[in-house]
Formats: sequence, structure tokens, C-alpha cells
Amino acid sequence: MVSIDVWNASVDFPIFDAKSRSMKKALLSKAGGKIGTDSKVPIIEALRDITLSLKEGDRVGLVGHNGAGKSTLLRLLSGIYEPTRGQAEIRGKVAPVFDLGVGMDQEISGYENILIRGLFLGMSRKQMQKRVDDIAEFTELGNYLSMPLRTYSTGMRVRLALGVVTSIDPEILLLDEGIGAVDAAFLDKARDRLFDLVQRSGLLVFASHSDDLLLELCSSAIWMDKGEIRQQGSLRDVLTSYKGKDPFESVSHETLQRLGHEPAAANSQDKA
Ligand SMILES: Nc1ncnc2c1ncn2[C@@H]1O[C@H](COP(=O)(O)OP(=O)(O)OP(=O)(O)O)[C@@H](O)[C@H]1O
Repeated sequence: MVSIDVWNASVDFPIFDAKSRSMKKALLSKAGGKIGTDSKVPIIEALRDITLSLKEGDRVGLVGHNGAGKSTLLRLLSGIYEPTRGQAEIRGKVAPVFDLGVGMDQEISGYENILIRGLFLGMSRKQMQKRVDDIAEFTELGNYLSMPLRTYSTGMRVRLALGVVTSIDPEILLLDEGIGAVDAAFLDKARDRLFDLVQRSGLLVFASHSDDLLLELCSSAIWMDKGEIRQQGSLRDVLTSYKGKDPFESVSHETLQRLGHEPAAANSQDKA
């Protein structure tokens, strides 16, 4: 059974090269996590006293301002970061998709990168070999797939990375917003694959600043604020508190249609 449980977890980052007064002062003036100044070394408290319990079937959106702790929380939930205090227990195989380019090698071909990236995301060699043709077709990269990755444009890299990421079968899928930042035309093409990916993943946590993507992929949400959970609940409730207005008022017409909400009906309270 897939699940993630976190009890009173905190993640601190000591900044060893920020000893001078001016640096401390500069750090103190920045937005983001709290900066402790009790010790000689400034400490950024990226996460403080996080308690949450996620189970199979959960589709959780992570929202919050820049530096609120969303990426750090994703790394804690993936097991990449150990809590400085408290505990985290992760049951299930995690596919962390924080940066589309991670796990790619410049010197090897697109085909070889498909395999390597798939292994990195927890798939077996056999599973990836079965998916190669489908991924190749999706990317529309043709003969380029036999060329080294360093010959690709940025957009071509994104196509390849997105093709691989949307082909995996994750138990726990942790997505950072980068995936929403890809070229709009290609995202349109990738949308169905992304949706299918989320459908077949056991548990999703998705950090994003895009209401449209959150509404399409998530049903509940966590609002992070200065390293703490400020609110947790249904996606619509959390987004309404965070943004100060109902997200259905500003979401695009296309998204409303995809969600099966006509604009006129979307304002009624019983739709969620
Ligand atoms: N490796 C690190 N070393 C030091 N401080 C860090 C590190 N990673 C994150 N932080 C700090 O932790 C806090 C939370 O950062 P995090 O990246 O989790 O925020 P975020 O909510 O994902 O922000 P954004 O929306 O801008 O991506 C910030 O104050 C940031 O400066």
C-alpha cells in the first residue's frame, strides 16, 4: 500500500559561508523560509513542524509564494532530504520529477537517454525497451534520436524529457512546477499523456503556480507559508483562501470545458 506519513518534521539549512554581519542582514531581508540567528551560523528553517498523512489515490496540489517551502517539502516526501527534526515514512516507489533535465547525459543519444532517464525514475530496462517506440513517436524527433543530446535545442530536450516522464508507471509521483513551464503548444500535446500519467500513479503531489494545471490534476491541496502548512483541504477551498477568490472565476475557458464546467455553472457553490 502506497502512503506517506510525516510527523513534526523540520528541515534546516545551515549557511556556513554567511558569517559576516552584512550577509546575515541581507539574508534576513529576503522572502522565503525563516532565518534563525541564535547560533553563529545563520540557519534557514525551510520547513517547520510539518505533519501530514497521504494515502493511495490522493492528488495533492502544493501552493505557496516563492520560498514558502514547496520544493523542500517535495524533497522531504521523496526521501531525498531527511528531516532535521521529526520523522518521515514513505511507503512505495517514488518518481521525483523536479527538473525535466535531471538524469540526462549530453554525450549519449536521445534513445540511450530515454533508457537512462527511465531507469532513474524507477523503471526497469525491459519496461523502458517496450516504451521506446511510443516515446519516440510522441517526441517527433525522428533521426535526432540517434544524435547526442548536446545537439538538441532546449525545446527538443523538453520533448524528450516529457516523453519519458509521461511514459512511466509511478507509485508515488512528485512533480515540481517546471513541468508546467514548457512551451504551451507542446504542453497541449502532452496534456493527455500527463493526465494519464497522473491517473495511473498511486499518489500525486504537484507543486505549481498554475491554477489551470492544479484544477486539472489535483483534488486536494496544501498551502505552504514560510515553511509551515497554513491550510490543508479541498483544492477549491485552499486556492480560494490563498488567492482571495474562487479559482473558477479566473481559470481559462478551455480548462473549464475540459473539467466539464461551463462558465455560467462554474460559479455555483456545489461545483468543486
Ligand atoms: N539547498 C538550500 N540551501 C539553503 N537554503 C535553501 C536550500 N533550498 C531551499 N532553501 C531555502 O528554503 C526556503 C524554501 O525554499 P523552497 O525552494 O522549498 O521554496 P518554494 O516554495 O519551492 O519556492 P519557489 O516557488 O520559488 O520555487 C527558502 O527560504 C530557500 O531560500
